[in-house]
Amino acid sequence: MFSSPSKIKRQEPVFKTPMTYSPRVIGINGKPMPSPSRAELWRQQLGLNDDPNSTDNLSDSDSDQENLNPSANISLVEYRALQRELDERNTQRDELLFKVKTLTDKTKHYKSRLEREESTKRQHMKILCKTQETQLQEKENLISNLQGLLEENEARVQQLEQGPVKCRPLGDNNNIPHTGGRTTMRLIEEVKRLQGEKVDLTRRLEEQIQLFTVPNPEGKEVGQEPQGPGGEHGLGLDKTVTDLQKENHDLRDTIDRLHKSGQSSDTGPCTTDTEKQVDKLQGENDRLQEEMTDLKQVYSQSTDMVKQGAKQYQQLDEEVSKLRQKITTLENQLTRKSEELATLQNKHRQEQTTLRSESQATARKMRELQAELTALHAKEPEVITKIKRVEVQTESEDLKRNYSRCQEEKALLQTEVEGLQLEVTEVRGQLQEACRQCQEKMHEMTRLEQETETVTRELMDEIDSVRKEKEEAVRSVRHDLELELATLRMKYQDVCLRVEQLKPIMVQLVREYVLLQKQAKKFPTVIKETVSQVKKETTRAIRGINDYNQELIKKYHREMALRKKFHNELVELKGNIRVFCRVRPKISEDGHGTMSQSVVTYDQDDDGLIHVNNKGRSQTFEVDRVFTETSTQIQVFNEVQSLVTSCIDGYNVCIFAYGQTGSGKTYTMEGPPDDAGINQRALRELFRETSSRGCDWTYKITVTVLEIYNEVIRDLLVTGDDTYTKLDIKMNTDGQLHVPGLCVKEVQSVEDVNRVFATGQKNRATATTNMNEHSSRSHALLCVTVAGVNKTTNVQSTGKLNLVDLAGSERVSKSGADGTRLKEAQSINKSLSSLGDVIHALRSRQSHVPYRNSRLTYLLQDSLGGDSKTLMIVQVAPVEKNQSETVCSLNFAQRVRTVELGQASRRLENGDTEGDYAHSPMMKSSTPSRNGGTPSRSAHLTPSRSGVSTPPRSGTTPLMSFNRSTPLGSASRPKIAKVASKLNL
Ligand SMILES: Nc1ncnc2c1ncn2[C@@H]1O[C@H](COP(=O)(O)OP(=O)(O)OP(=O)(O)O)[C@@H](O)[C@H]1O
Repeated sequence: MFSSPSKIKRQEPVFKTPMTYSPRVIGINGKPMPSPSRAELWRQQLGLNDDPNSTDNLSDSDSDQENLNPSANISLVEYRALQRELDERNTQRDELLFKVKTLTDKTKHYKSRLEREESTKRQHMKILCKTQETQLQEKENLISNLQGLLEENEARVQQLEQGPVKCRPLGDNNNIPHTGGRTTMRLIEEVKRLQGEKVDLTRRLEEQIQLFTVPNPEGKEVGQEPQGPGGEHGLGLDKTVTDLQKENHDLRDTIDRLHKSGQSSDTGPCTTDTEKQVDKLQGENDRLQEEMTDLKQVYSQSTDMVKQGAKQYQQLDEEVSKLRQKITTLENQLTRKSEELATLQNKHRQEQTTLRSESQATARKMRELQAELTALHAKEPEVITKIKRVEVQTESEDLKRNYSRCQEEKALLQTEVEGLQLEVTEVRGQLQEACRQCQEKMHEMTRLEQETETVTRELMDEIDSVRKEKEEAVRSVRHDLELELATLRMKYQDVCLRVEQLKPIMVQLVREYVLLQKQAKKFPTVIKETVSQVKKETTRAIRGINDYNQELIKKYHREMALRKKFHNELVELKGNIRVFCRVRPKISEDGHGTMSQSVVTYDQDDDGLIHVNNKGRSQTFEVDRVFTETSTQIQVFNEVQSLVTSCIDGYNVCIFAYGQTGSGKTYTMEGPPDDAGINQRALRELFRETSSRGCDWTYKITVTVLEIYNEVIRDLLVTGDDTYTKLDIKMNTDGQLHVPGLCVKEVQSVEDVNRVFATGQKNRATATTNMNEHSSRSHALLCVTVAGVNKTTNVQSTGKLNLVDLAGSERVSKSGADGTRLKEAQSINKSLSSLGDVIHALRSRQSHVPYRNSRLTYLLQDSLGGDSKTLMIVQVAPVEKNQSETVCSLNFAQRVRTVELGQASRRLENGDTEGDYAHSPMMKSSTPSRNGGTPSRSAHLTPSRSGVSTPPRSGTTPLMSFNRSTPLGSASRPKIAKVASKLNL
């Protein structure tokens, strides 16, 4: 489309300067003006200059023209200026065109170079891929070959290992020592050679690695490199693999030779060397295998890298194709613009040509006219003279005609000249328009040129950046490969080192293994012997333990029987009256604040001590057993269980719950439905015990339930109108007490017991408006009679169990209580005092026990004396507001437990007491000292363990202090002494 710059230079200017036509003014005021040189000037200007001296003529004529016609002179100046300008423009335009051409050529050049590069790269890539594929294939083949060879080697090594076994005995061949020596020498040489090869191989491998690590000094363009990093790497691997293959071949040969020599020598001395050699070869073989594995890894890594490189190249390729598209678009634009420019140029040229031909025609015509005019001018004077002469002389018609014709012609010519002048003006306008268009085109071309420059610059930048990216990618890949190679090299060295280190360990292990194998062969026999020995010993030991266990069980049974016996005797020794204390937990009724603080603490080491914080000082009380707030119903019952069951043996037992209202008496005796108290548990235990003795004894259990309220006995099992019948206590002729009309129920099961309890509860509730208040003002009694007959001996036994929930023991202020309350209080005091009196009388062995002082004691007469057993559970509340009542209850408990044995005092049937008992808290209920005052007996108290206040004992032994007076009788004393001697007391 575009010719080369040199060609353009040789060409003619595209735009040719149009000729400027300035009409000639013939004369001023109609006078003819001679201008002979004008025609020549025009001829010269219009390119029709035949005369070489025309320049001189032009200057002359110019000067003439300047003198003759100023307007023509201006046109010429303008024309020259325009011509100069046009020339300049033409030059500029040509320069621009040349620049455009140069740029287009450059673009073409770059484009072709880019295409060339791309095609080269593509070819390189194809070659690389093909090379890689071929190399991969070759390597795979090599690996498989090597594996085959290795397997062969291994097989041969195994054969060689088996070789010495096949060796013939030493004496078979006399030449053997000589052959063996030679073979050994040869083997040593082989080993040396192999070691040398190994060193050589290692060196070559290192060289290969160094080759990889050495940077490319030539700094070639990556696209022009004959092989990429993958290819170089692949070549190194190739070499290594070839070396390995060669080495393996050598090894194979060596093994063959060894095999042959081993077979040919068959000597004793050579066996050891051959084994060594075999070991070494095996080691070499292992090493080769490891190297093979490493190479495989390297190979797979390099394949990955090549893949990565191909991927990166693909990305670059995509970018290049994008750029190419961009370049193509820009080129298309450029081509379009150039075509437009060429069209415009052609048009301009055509117009110029047309104008030139028109001006030439006009000029010719003008020249002709001018010539005619000149001829006419030349003839003019003659004609004028002639006309004048003719006019003067004779006016010839012909001349006139000619003159007129001439005049017409002149007018015509003048019109023509004017037309031509107009045309010239028009042409000038067109020329100016063309110049303007040309200028516009020039501007456009400048813009296009700038655009082309920008695009070219951008292209160059992009090409640079792409190249840089490519170089960077190649550099990074190379760097990664170098790192990988360095790591692999280190790993290889490490592995070699480890193999070297492991070799002696391996030998040692093999030796140990052989040793162990020998031992393992012997092991089953040893195990068998050991097991049989251990079995015998174990059987012997088990037999001994069994014997010992039997003996222990016998001893245990004996001890248990003794313990039971001693326990019963101990209970008897204790005087058959024991005192427990139970502290109920805090309840919602205790409220909040300081008055609901606990004042009770316990002794960690002694479960018979309880401390009460009494107005800032701690007061300690001693009882047989203290049950804390956390003690359960089961724990309490476990302690009383022996007492309960002793009634089956014919004892009369009495268990009282004593304490102020709300201290937990009913809870302990009856208990809530889901956690039964002593009553129910005692009956269940009786059923269980009687049924366990069922083979020897027949038992009958009967119960009566009654209450004593205001010293009136009421049967709680009777129904209907008899509910409110007052009962009385009578004595039989045989001295036995009984309550006529009292309902006695036989119970045979727990269900019967529950029914009886329910009836009793119901009767008690219907008789009162406020059950709680009533219960705290009356004593509730559950009397259980267990009558047994021995099936064999027909011996009869009758025991009684009295479970008594006493009325509240709190003090009633004289001023605060009146009417019914006062009567109730007096009745309660009376019965409780009587109880205290009876207990005291029993413990102090008084001759008279005041049972008849109250209904309660009278009713329980047969269970409170003689051989009966009594337990008093003192219930206390732990909080501050009940502190004084708690102290009173505990004082009473302590007195009951530790009444001083002294001189028996006589006590009257009317309730008067003698001696110490007159000061008991029970009796003080009606005296001012009872109201929180210190018990009057405190003067007799002496400190006992841990500061516990205990009354002074008599001079008798402590053992004797538990003895009872009359009720127990003198018969019990030898018994006590007997038990004491058994207990080593
Ligand atoms: N060991 C305990 N564990 C849980 N709650 C108890 C315990 N002892 C007593 N209580 C609770 O204390 C409250 C008073 O107990 P309880 O009625 O047995 O006293 P009480 O001395 O029999 O009174 P009253 O003389 O009026 O018959 C009851 O709500 C009871 O449930």
